[in-house]
Amino acid sequence: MEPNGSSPSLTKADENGSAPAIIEHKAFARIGLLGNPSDGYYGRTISLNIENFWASVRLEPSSDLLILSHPTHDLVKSASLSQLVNRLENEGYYGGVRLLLATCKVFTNYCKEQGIHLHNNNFSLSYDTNIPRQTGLSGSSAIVCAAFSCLLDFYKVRDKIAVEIRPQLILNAEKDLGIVAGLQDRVAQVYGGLLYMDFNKECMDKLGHGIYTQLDTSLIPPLHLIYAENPSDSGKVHSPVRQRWLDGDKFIISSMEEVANLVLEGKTTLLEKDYAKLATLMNRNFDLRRQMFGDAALGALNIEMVEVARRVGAASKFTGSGGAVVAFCPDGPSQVDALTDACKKAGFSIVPVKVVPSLLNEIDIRTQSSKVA
Ligand SMILES: Nc1ncnc2c1ncn2[C@@H]1O[C@H](COP(=O)(O)OP(=O)(O)O)[C@@H](O)[C@H]1O
Ligand SMILES: O=C(O)[C@H]1O[C@H](OP(=O)(O)O)[C@H](O)[C@@H](O)[C@@H]1O
Ligand SMILES: [Mg+2]
Repeated sequence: MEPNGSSPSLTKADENGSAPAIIEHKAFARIGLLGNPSDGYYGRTISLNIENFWASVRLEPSSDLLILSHPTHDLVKSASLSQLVNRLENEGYYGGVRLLLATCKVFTNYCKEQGIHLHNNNFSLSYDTNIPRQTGLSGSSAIVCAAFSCLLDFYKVRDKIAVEIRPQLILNAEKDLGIVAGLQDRVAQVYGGLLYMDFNKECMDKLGHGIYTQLDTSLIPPLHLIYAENPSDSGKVHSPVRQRWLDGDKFIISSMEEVANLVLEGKTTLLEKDYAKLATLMNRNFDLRRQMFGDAALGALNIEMVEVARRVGAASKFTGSGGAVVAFCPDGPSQVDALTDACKKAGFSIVPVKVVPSLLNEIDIRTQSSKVA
């Protein structure tokens, strides 16, 4: 798969050139630059979508309704029994099929509730992805988001489901599977670009969504993504902290608030291009996560990725729940070289971050209840 610039969709006409026959959508990996994981706790984040990795979903009209498994990501095909067991031990039992199933369910039920008519034609749905699996780059929601977009176009209802509602529906698909997560991934993947997100309780309760503001992507300094093949289930990492928060644990509640407050400062910092301050905020963000989740839950290898960057003076934090790290080198190119060397020695992959521009098309923009959102 090759990225097709800012447009994540590819719609092929049928033989007589009329109705679209095949619909394909991409959704890109996301980096939580500041504030995550407070998105799941009425907090705030600044997040971006990156071109480096993406998932794609393909919808083809078909007489039966088919949800197709992926030959490698769904573990239906392995080189040997020992390879199968090894992958089950590292990645768990599940692949993307359950995400496609849940997307169909949530989409259909929402349309029913809202009185949105869906025609009776069938389709087959298949997916592919190059997002490093379960590494906190939103690989799961990328599959859901791309599938959701295919359904919007197949049923021609893109104009009927507001952009700001879509991230919650995409999250509901994962919630239906028991995956504990917040909204930031889905917001970034629906909107594209660089986003400031405010999930304050009042707004969430009243509107059912947060306030999402697209920021100029040129405000982002050069960033690097560090990752390793070390899959972990984000839902499992999140569950104990979520439970403590629900139980009223004062430390978790105040730390989550502090993480969310970093974003207020972070927004000003970005707008003023005060990148030295940005570095401090990124580091503080990870330190707070470490205190809340504990080293055992975060994993030694994931912590080492953060430490490798810090040893050369770079700022670093998790992009998501663990497995990948976003690093910023305030001292410029020589520090980037030192970081690249250090990552190579430690066996970690490192790539410069390429930001995806806004993904909203004309129809999407018209669905927004407020142009500011
Ligand atoms: N690359 C992938 N291919 C297939 N399914 C995936 C992939 N990544 C995630 N999933 C599915 O999503 C679930 C949740 O994954 P998660 O830990 O949230 O990954 P990520 O950090 O990439 O979002 C997994 O248990 C699996 O069912
Ligand atoms: O912990 C985080 O920062 C994020 O974890 C999940 O993302 P993932 O890419 O699956 O690790 C979760 O979905 C996000 O809402 C959290 O902010
Ligand atoms: Mg996920």
